[in-house]
Amino acid sequence: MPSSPLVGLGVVNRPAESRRHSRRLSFSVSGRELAPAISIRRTFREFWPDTRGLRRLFAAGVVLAVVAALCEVAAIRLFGHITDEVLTTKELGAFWTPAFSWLGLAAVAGAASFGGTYITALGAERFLLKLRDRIYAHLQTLAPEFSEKRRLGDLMARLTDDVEAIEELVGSGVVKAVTTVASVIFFAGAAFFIRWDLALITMALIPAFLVVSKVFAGRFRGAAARERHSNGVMNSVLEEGLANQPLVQAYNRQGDESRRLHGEGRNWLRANMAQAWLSGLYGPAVQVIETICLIVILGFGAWEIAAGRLTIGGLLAFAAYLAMLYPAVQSLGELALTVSEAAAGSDRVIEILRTEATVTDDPGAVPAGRSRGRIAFERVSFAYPGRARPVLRNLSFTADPGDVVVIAGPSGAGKSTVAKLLLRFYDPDAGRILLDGADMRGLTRESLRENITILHQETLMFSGSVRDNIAYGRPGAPLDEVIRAAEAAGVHDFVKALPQGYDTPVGQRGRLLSGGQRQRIAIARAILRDAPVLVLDEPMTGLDAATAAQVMKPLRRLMAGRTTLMITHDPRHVPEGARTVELEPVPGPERIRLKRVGVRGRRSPARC
Ligand SMILES: Nc1ncnc2c1ncn2[C@@H]1O[C@H](COP(=O)(O)OP(=O)(O)OP(=O)(O)O)[C@@H](O)[C@H]1O
Repeated sequence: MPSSPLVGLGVVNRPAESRRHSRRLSFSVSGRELAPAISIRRTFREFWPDTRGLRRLFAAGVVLAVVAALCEVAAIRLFGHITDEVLTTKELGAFWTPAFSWLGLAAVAGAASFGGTYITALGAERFLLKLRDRIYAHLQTLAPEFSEKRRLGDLMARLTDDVEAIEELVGSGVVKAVTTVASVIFFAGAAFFIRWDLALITMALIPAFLVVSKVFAGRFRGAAARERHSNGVMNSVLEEGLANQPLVQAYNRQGDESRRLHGEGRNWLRANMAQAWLSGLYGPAVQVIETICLIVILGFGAWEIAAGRLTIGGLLAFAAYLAMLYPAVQSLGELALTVSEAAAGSDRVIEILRTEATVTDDPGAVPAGRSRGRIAFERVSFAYPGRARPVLRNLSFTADPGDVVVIAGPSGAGKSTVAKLLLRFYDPDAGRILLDGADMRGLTRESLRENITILHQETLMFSGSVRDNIAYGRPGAPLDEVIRAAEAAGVHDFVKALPQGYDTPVGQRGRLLSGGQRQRIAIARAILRDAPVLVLDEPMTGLDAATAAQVMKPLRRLMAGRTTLMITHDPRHVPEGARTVELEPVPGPERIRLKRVGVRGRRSPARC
């Protein structure tokens, strides 16, 4: 409350403002992607239940902010009293009681302000934690394709920026709205109490504040959307440039990338300057109106004082109440911006929450327990949701423990789709998939996946240590078991030689390791997991012949005694004695078919 002659309390304003500021600087979504505003009611209906358990904190925040505002009202009254009873009369003896009372009020207001800020922030942060957890947990129930089809930055913005925008409406936003309305009532009431007629005149200027707020809010929203868009683009350029650094340097495109970043940086600068221009203009515009108000009050007040109908203290207190009232009215105007941001954010978050998992556990689903690992596909047909053309039609084969079944075929034939069906990211449209003779649809997905280990084409790693990445196969596994798995995967000697051994960080997505090392760590992870069914989705992709041979050795150890489905179109990696199911896509709708269904004995043309 900058123009107040006293210190404004603004209990709940500061944390929300600082968070909004930091959000502006964070990885954000483009303005073009902002969803159309939805009703506040829908936002509250969806997210108000998440405030359960936190409402007491928010209520305490409101009470403390109201106490602080009341103290301020009383302090201004004392200020007027001191002016009239001490300064005007020069009666110094009358100074001490109101002075100490003022000090007491300041202490109570300070404590209430601190408590209110802290408690509201606590409620707000817990709400954020809870909501983010809920959305993330829901995301984890969706098939990986949901995330893969979207821009990572966009999903991250939903989990961070949009969740914060929702909190600023449903959590601390409610506290702010209630306390701002209470402040308006208190300060306006106190002004009316001193001189209702003078108050009525100055209240007539309140619409001017609202008009200015509205005019600026519209422009500010446009500038903020441009800034968010620009920020998103700049972050994408940075992300791409850094992720593709080897390509950039190898092709000598550093200068181009720097220029691209500079160009986007300039756009961001312009968008920020537009915001700064508006913010800079808004303050003086409001100040002009405030000054007009004060001059009107002072002029009218001087006249009233001269006529003996108002004291100097009364006039100053009146002016101080108005100086507190106008910013509170402005805050009410700003709430409209919070609401529209939250509505857009909530629309984007609700879109995630409304997306249903393609596969869920049946009510009667039972745990699979540890299976032997016998897999059977029985006349399985499948088309991806929304696609007319089936990827698989009438696919049948069986695989027993110790078998290696190669799923072969050209690119796009549906090899990886077989693995996705096995892990139940999708269910077949027709036919059944059996695990030890039990239809997988009757098993819980968690227990089913416990029985299957998949090694992906691209080795997926987290940015922790080597040990963390191996133990991901069985959380909590002791170090000696991790080491045994690493030995079996042929990676122990290499890990031992690393600067921090098993505690050596592997870098972002394991980038500090070679492809072969990453793949062998993934094999160690699979060994530790010890699941009876193994799916190898082209695990040799990108490895040269020598490295592939190195990886193949531990892989064979891993395959021993397990049911292995090996997805590959490279015959060199097919082990001897493997059976092959060959898939072949036939272009055109509904015309895909299986060229050879079933199994056939074959010898690998190359030794692996
Ligand atoms: N999530 C999806 N939604 C829609 N169609 C998909 C999806 N995933 C894959 N497809 C399509 O299904 C077909 C089979 O894809 P799949 O990945 O199973 O082939 P693949 O044989 O493993 O290919 P590659 O050898 O190139 O990895 C392809 O035409 C592909 O475009």
